[in-house]
Amino acid sequence: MMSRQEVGFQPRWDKATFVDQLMANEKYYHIHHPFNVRMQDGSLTPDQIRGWVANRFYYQISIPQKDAAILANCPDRETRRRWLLRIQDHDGCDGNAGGIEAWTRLGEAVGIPRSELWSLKHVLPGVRFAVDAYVNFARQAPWQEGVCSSLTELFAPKIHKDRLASWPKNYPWIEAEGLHYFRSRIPLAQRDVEHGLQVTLAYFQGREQQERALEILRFKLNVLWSMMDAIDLAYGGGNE
Ligand SMILES: O=C(O)c1cc(C(=O)O)c2c(n1)C(=O)C(=O)c1cc(C(=O)O)[nH]c1-2
Repeated sequence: MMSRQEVGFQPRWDKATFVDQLMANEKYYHIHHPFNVRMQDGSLTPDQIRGWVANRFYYQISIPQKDAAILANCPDRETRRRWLLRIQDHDGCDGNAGGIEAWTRLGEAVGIPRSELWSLKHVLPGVRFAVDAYVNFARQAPWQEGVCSSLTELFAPKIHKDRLASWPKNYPWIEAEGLHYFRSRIPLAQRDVEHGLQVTLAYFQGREQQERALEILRFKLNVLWSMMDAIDLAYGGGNE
């Protein structure tokens, strides 16, 4: 008789190992993309920064639609209550102008007028494809897989902190007030991943399922990486 090993049986990871496996994907995060590395070390020109801000805006305005798709697929009231906060974080609600507005201020701080940013005229085809793939994934996948795909936020606080630490000295021409978006996201990303991990650990139980979660995370990492590739190609960050 064949042993379990020979038929490909793999034992499920315990929670700590599963989380370690998710965290190990940090090496694919767009923080390591050459364009981001140059943004961080201060070598981008104002036009290159503007190109990134104008294109990332498409991600910002799509996130609430992505979150609404997850909400629409989720039959659990308790989860919906918590998930709704994500939409409000970005769209705003009473007393909170929201993340999309904060990104608009960032746009103004780098020299992109509001109407130009909102026209989406600078959004590149590759960025559109990547972001739309993320929204479509959330529409079509089981809601728990949609939740899992948001787990790139595990790695986001560091990228926001890096920008807050380096932009004022590297890009003094950007008004400091424009960096508010990055500051605002640090506690929100931490809250989001706590919930995202809770759902992921509860849903992806067997080893095959756990491996599926890693695949979903990789898909999302690739969305972010592809956005950077498209931006890098168009704005020439790598060609100097
Ligand atoms: O600036 C970044 O590099 C970055 C990355 C990510 C991410 O890792 O998906 C998000 C954000 N920012 C962000 O600001 C944000 O609100 C956000 C929501 C989500 C998500 O998947 O639901 N990711 C991210």
